[in-house]
Amino acid sequence: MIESSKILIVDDEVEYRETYKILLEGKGFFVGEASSVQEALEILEREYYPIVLSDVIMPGKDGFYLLNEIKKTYRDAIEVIIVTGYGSIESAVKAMKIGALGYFIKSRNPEELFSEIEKAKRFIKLETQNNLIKKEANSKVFLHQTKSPKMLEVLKEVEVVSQFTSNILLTGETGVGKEVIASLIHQKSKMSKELFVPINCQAISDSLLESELFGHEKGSFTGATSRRIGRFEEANGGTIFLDEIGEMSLNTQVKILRVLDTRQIERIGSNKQIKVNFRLISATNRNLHKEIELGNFREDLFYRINTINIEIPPLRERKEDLKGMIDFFIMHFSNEMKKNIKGIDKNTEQYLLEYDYPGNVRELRNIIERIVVLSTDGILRLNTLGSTNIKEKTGKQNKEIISFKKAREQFEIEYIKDALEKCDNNITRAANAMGISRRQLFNKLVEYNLNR
Ligand SMILES: Nc1ncnc2c1ncn2[C@@H]1O[C@H](COP(=O)(O)OP(=O)(O)OP(=O)(O)O)[C@@H](O)[C@H]1O
Repeated sequence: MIESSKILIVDDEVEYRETYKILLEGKGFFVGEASSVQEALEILEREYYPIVLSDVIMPGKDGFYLLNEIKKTYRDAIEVIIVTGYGSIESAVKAMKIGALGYFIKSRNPEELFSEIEKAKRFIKLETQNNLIKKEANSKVFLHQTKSPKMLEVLKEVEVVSQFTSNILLTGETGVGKEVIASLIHQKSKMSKELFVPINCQAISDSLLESELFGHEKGSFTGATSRRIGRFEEANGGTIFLDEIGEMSLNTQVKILRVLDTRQIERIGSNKQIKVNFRLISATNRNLHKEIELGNFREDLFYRINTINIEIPPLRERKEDLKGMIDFFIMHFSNEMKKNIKGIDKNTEQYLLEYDYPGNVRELRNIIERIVVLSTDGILRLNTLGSTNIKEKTGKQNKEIISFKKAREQFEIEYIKDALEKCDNNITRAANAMGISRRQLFNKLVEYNLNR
């Protein structure tokens, strides 16, 4: 069974715990119980609960102590709602100051508590989505308008596989939309109310990837200044998307295999087993059969992740969609930039329809973004920065020589944008992957006015 959102109730009164357990389970929550602050902290060490409902007065430490500890250790990964029999303005203010998301008085209508819980759920989703996910909303993709027989086939497969929880491997060249399809599968599945958590295995170093996936305990390595909840725990009940899985080291592959077999993880620096439940979608643009022959990819892991394989065709094999996609991206960017685009120059359109896009949809999207930005009279033309880049990629001669400074700027802009996209717009991770400091990357973002 896939778990839905989890709540930990902390209260020394067993009747209260049981009443709320029944009510919350009726609303589809998975409920854990603790009769004291000490017990609650022990449970949280082993298992991730995004929401904690805590009484104030209990034998031993009180609810404010628990709230304080949780905020110190887990920051925004866990939201706390303080529940009390004797509400006062002072204690409500105190709870909010320490960082509680809500405050509920036991004698009130439970519906008020449910609305606090829903608020906490939305908050956690938002935080996590902001931290790790910058994915396109469904309405922002060109999929259901497709006329390409190959893409229609892909969409048919998506319909079928989204009803099951089997592991899926998405294959296809870079930029074809593997993450877009993974997200669509998630949205259509019964886990859609929970998180879709994408991780790019290529963008981060091996040791960082493990801490990202499994989390770590405070002090488990230099720089681990607080406990960190890993992506497998965050994805609990939802979908985890391992992009570029072919780039993962053999060492990490063994660990992933173990998680798939046992459905349990251990945070780095701890030997406690934590149960996790998720649907795995992986993606690669490598030929994994070849990587297995070369000894770079484990065969047993390949069979585990590849229960179902969906191959996404390159853009040059979906020419039927090119015209529609060009219009779609023009509309998208002119709305986003609030530009009044009147049309596209004939030669430019012809060129875009004939070009073969080695970078697939990502490249088309970037080209359109660039020509929309650079258009000053509402007509889209390629005799700008856009055309220079296309010709370079197709191997055609670019006669115009720009200054070294300008060329370096153009390179840096593309390089930074690419690194940020691969790191889900997370500046810290992108800076690590680029081998520069956060501050240096930040300065570049300001210098080039790159809006994240
Ligand atoms: N059908 C589509 N409609 C709109 N945008 C799309 C579509 N497919 C891909 N894109 C856009 O193209 C870019 C690349 O897509 P995505 O990251 O899903 O590709 P990918 O195959 O996972 O790439 P990589 O192999 O490099 O990880 C993204 O900006 C995405 O929003």
